[in-house]
Amino acid sequence: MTMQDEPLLAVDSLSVSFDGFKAVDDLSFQINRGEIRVIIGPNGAGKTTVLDLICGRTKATSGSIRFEGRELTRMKEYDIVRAGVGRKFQTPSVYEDLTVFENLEISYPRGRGVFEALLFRRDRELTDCIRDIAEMIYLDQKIDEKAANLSHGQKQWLEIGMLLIQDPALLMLDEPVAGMTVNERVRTAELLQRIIQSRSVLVIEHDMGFVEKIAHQVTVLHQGRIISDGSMEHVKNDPKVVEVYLGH
Ligand SMILES: Nc1ncnc2c1ncn2[C@@H]1O[C@H](COP(=O)(O)OP(=O)(O)OP(=O)(O)O)[C@@H](O)[C@H]1O
Repeated sequence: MTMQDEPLLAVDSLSVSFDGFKAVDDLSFQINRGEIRVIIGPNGAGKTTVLDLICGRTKATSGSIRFEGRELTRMKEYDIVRAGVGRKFQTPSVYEDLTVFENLEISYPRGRGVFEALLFRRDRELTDCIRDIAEMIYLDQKIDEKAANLSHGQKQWLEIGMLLIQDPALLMLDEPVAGMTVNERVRTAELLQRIIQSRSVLVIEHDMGFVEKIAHQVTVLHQGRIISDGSMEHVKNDPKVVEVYLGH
């Protein structure tokens, strides 16, 4: 099996306890290249904790997280970012006083190698890269606008752009369409389709219409455990899922 055939991310028997309380309990799932997996589940199910575990913010009690052949549970948060895992939090954290261009520019990971010496070439490449990303996130017309003047949805897109410029193989997004207009949600779904041409995406989302539109695979969490997993069609019709959501 070549590296390309392996799943990009393989979570295996992952658990974490906080003072004896199992927030995530024996979790296993995989994400393939070019795939969008969505985690859904009621409040307190453990969804955010899963992202915290993958990005190294929270240390697992047991289990493993393999990403491109590396074991993330043993790595520091900063090294996990450098390995190619990008994470966007729920509330946009863009720099309000900087322009769209500047926000993207400061998010570019600066190398320390010999290329630093080739500043001119580097700057041109970087400028081209920033313009491409601005176009991708629908902000090419706003590139010199201060982030403070963007709509909430546009700030969310800018933050996705700030992740893209770091060139992650896996993007993790926590409720990316929360607070967005209907039109912005449609465009975000389109943006994700373009992103997965060369990356994979893990999303936490409550908006079922949006999940239906984007998800290849859906994982349903309840009290830290997976109660259903598969296509949206499959989990939607799973009696266990219906029970949890309707509270019978
Ligand atoms: N660092 C922590 N210390 C103690 N308990 C925690 C910690 N992080 C999360 N928890 C608990 O773990 C459980 C799962 O929380 P988590 O935020 O992952 O749920 P969620 O599914 O993301 O919920 P929501 O949809 O409300 O964001 C909750 O009961 C929460 O209180």
